[in-house]
Amino acid sequence: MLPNVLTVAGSDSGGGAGVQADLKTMLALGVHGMSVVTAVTAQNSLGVQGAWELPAEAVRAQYRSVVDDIGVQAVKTGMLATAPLVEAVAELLADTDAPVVVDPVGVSKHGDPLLASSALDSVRGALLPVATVATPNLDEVAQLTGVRVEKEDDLRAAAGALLAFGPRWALIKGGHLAGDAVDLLTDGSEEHWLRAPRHDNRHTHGTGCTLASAVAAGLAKGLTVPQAVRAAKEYVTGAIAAGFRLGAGIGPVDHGWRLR
Ligand SMILES: Nc1ncnc2c1ncn2[C@@H]1O[C@H](COP(=O)(O)OP(=O)(O)O)[C@@H](O)[C@H]1O
Ligand SMILES: Cc1ncc(COP(=O)(O)OP(=O)(O)O)c(N)n1
Repeated sequence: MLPNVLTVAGSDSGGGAGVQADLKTMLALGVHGMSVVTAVTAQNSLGVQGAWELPAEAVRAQYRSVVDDIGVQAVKTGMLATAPLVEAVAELLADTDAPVVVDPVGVSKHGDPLLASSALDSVRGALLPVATVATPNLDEVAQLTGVRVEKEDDLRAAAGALLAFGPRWALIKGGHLAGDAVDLLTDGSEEHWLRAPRHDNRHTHGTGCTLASAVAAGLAKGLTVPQAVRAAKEYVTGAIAAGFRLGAGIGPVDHGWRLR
């Protein structure tokens, strides 16, 4: 039987990030993908033109439908939009035995807000404590911890500050630094540095969602956190290399690159 992986995230109408990216990643990595939609965005290669969150009741109902009947081997969270949704999702996840990958999505690549600033305290106090792995980019970790990363070495301090909020592992994505694409995975005792050549490709929409879903897929298949993160890094690096033009702006990574 295929492992079941659940994404709790927002919809990207352009298909490059959010729930759509998560489900494509899960298909590509051989797990059964399922979704709890938290918000709907009108989004394309030029940015986010509109966003509407769902009521917490609708998020809870979707989650219960999936978990009570089908069951999950791993969960990934993405855009949660507001404090009430962050609180509702954290409360649901506090009861699961499945590993939880939290991508604390804050702002899109175009600078559009995907999380209210009033929700940051709920992310710190309720969501991060239930995370097996938290995967912020540099802007997100700065918002959550106040630690600004300007060079590779600073990733260690950012990870330490994030771990203080309770996730078991921190994966700090250094994708926005210059030079190689270097990420740091640590649980406070082990350190795993993940380095890949930077692909000079502007079509990188959805990198963070893709990486986090790939980690969840690996965990659902029984990999350890370091093994799942290494496999996910390899997958997202290939997807970025194959990212393609779509619309007039930033195109998506290619989730199906291994099939071509
Ligand atoms: N141009 C690039 N070439 C290779 N890897 C990249 C590139 N940009 C980002 N990455 C990698 O993609 C993953 C997602 O990182 P990032 O783009 O920083 O996330 P986000 O989408 O949340 O901003 C990380 O592993 C990062 O190192
Ligand atoms: C609905 C939705 N969720 C998340 C994001 C952010 O996705 P990410 O993978 O971080 O990619 P970029 O937006 O940074 O390209 C999103 N845009 N929409």
